[in-house]
Amino acid sequence: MNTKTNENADKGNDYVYIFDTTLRDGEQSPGCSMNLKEKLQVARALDDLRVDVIEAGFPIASDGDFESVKAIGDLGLNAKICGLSRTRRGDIEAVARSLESAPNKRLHIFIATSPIHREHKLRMSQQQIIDEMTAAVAFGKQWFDDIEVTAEDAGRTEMDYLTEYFQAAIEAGANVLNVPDTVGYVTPSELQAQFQHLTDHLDKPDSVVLSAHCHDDLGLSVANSLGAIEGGARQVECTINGIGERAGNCSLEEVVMALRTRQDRFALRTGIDTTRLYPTSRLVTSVTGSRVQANKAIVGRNAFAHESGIHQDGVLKNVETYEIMRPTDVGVPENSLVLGKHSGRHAFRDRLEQLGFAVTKEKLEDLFVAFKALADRKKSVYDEDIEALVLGNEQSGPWHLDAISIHTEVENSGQSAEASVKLRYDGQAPRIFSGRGDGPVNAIVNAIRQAMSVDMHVEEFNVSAVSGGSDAQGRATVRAIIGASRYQGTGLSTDIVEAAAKAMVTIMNRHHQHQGRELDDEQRDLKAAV
Ligand SMILES: CC(=O)SCCNC(=O)CCNC(=O)[C@H](O)C(C)(C)COP(=O)(O)OP(=O)(O)OC[C@H]1O[C@@H](n2cnc3c(N)ncnc32)[C@H](O)[C@@H]1OP(=O)(O)O
Ligand SMILES: CC(C)C(=O)C(=O)O
Ligand SMILES: [Mg+2]
Repeated sequence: MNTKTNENADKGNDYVYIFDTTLRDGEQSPGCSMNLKEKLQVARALDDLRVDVIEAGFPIASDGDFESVKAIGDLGLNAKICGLSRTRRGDIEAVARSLESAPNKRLHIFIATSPIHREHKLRMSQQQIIDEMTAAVAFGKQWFDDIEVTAEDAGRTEMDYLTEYFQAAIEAGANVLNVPDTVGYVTPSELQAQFQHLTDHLDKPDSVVLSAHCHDDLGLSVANSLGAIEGGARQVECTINGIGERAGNCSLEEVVMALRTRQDRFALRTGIDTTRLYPTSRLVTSVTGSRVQANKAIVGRNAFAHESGIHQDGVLKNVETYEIMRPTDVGVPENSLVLGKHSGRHAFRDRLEQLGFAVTKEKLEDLFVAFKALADRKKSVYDEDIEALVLGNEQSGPWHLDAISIHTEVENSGQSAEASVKLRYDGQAPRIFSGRGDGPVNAIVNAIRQAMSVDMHVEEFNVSAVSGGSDAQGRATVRAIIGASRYQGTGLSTDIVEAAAKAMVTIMNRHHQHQGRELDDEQRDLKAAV
């Protein structure tokens, strides 16, 4: 039985709870799947950011999801850990088992309520859906005293029915009522009116919180979340960098900074340490390989850049002429002293701290060695290089890249290349695989194809510079399809061919982990059949 009491009522009506679903809805975005180690890194960063709730996954979805929800629950973070569930008993039991030893937890039950979902997807009547949901809440109560109920596709649900559904949820014992605009259809004033209607018509104690969950199909998710808040929502569901299903979810950094910057309008607060926004955004970019566009609000490269003369003149005279937030408010490092091969541990550690990384003494030593090696290969080491060292360059097995060698020939008839890749599988001796191609990257891909002995289609390959200068590190991003699955891998190096090889090895490891999960599922199905 959960020993923690429901804390929803504790913080007052001017507090907006931040429910982060980067690890669940964010991970549903194509190419954004994360392995266990990456999910743990992100969960810790979200806790440092001081989000109130982390939706860690959908435990019934796969053994991998179950294990990651369990591992995150067992970290003992300050944030409440939440698992998603349909109204089915098996789903609820899976959340209960995965969070059995978590000290601070929530069950999140959803079922769709809109006419199109009722008739075509669920084939259930309005009453059947209410009955399913209330039975699920009653069933979940044996393990959870914090239960969130969602009306999927609430944005397209009849208002009277939605109110009846949530009234039944309150009576069944739910303490958070989540109103998602699942398909990103509504507008800010419509959503404000919807929340105002629920605020006015639901008979609920103050401890029951209304929550908004907005998608970005029309680019309105942040505006809609703010509309919901104006109508009475006191929890917002969002993701770092706005990643999520299709066009994504409401971006955490944008909604939090809108509330903070426009205190004059909202007079509300969150518990977020905004100086952690930028480092957390960089971490999520790094583990998912899904980059934010340069002009993205709050965390984009140009978010605080002033290019035109009149703006620069204004900023020099008074920064508030063109800046409504300071870069330091969101953790963008202020000074950009360039480190190089003559820099020492103090300057390096100081820069790590400015970038928001708290590292142990041992980790600092490892990073310092890597930093010196990088500084030998490139003249100046920029912030982006250091972030890449901390976040992005670890190969998490079982496959490891030991060496590559390339031979390229350019003739009148075109270019041809031959690659040898030395790969090591955990606990085994290294093996060499070769491949030919019409260029070095193509030859590497073919060598790795041979090592994997699977049919792999590379659908996207791109290389970009991590920082400035002709000796900049390159970040290679590869997207590949193997069987029915799509994988994304990134790799970093001052040598772009090596970066490509590292990205391919990441894909090998992701495919390997995915296969492991499928084998677990097959074994589970076999056991169930027996
Ligand atoms: C809006 C959202 O983001 S909802 C969350 C979406 N996320 C995901 O779907 C990712 C994880 N999902 C999965 O791994 C799989 O879909 C699973 C494991 C959950 C289910 O897989 P399967 O058993 O093969 O079912 P499948 O996904 O094909 O179909 C979903 C079934 O759940 C039913 N269903 C959908 N939502 C709900 C619900 N909230 N409560 C009860 N049943 C539901 C559907 O009607 C369908 O039932 P049917 O098989 O009787 O027709
Ligand atoms: C499961 C729910 C909250 C969801 O993600 C949605 O409706 O978009
Ligand atoms: Mg969603």
